[in-house]
Amino acid sequence: MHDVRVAVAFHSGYGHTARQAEAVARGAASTSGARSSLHDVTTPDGALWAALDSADAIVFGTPTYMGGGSAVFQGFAEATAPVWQERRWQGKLAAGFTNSAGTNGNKDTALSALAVFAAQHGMIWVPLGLAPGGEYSSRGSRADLNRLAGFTGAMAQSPSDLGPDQAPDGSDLRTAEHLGAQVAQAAVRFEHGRRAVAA
Ligand SMILES: Cc1cc2nc3c(=O)[nH]c(=O)nc-3n(C[C@H](O)[C@H](O)[C@H](O)COP(=O)(O)O)c2cc1C
Repeated sequence: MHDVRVAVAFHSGYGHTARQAEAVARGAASTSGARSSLHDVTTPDGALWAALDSADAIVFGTPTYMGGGSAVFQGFAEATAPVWQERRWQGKLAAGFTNSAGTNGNKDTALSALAVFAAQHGMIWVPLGLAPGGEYSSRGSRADLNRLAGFTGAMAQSPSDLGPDQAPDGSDLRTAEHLGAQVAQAAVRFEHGRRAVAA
């Protein structure tokens, strides 16, 4: 069986969400039978569409700006209208991640928009799949996986005065790696199932 392909399609205005995207790609590539690729969606071109069309799973990522996805990511989303029309991503797996300055910052709204975007394309959404960490329990810590207690996708927080060399922090990047691995494992299982059904 060929390696499944997990494409990470993201925008990052100042580099923080790009670090989260790299962590997602790392997590996907660490999965046996999977490889990953990173795609900045700022300027959609033929190479981007070819890469996303050939992927088994696409993980979408955007910073949270003004309580939603960034305008650049939304521009990319709108540029997928021909893909939507032709149902080219129908049945692929999808997942999402976002990063913002606030601990909450309305990240959930951005993640929900990514899930709706994937649903419009007929994609199958893979959630983060981690129990909540951090302050969810009095014994939790900042270093926990999923310290921001998201379920729809991976969340990260970058203090507004720290550069991308310092934020997001290690636990959020490990959470992003987990999302990449979770999607890659699901894609491997899907590919095995597809082959079994076709045989
Ligand atoms: C235009 C704009 C809007 C923002 N809106 C929010 C917001 O709604 N919630 C929040 O917590 N942070 C917000 N931020 C902070 C960013 O989410 C944060 O700086 C993030 O790390 C930027 O990621 P990036 O470096 O990948 O662009 C905003 C920043 C900008 C530039």
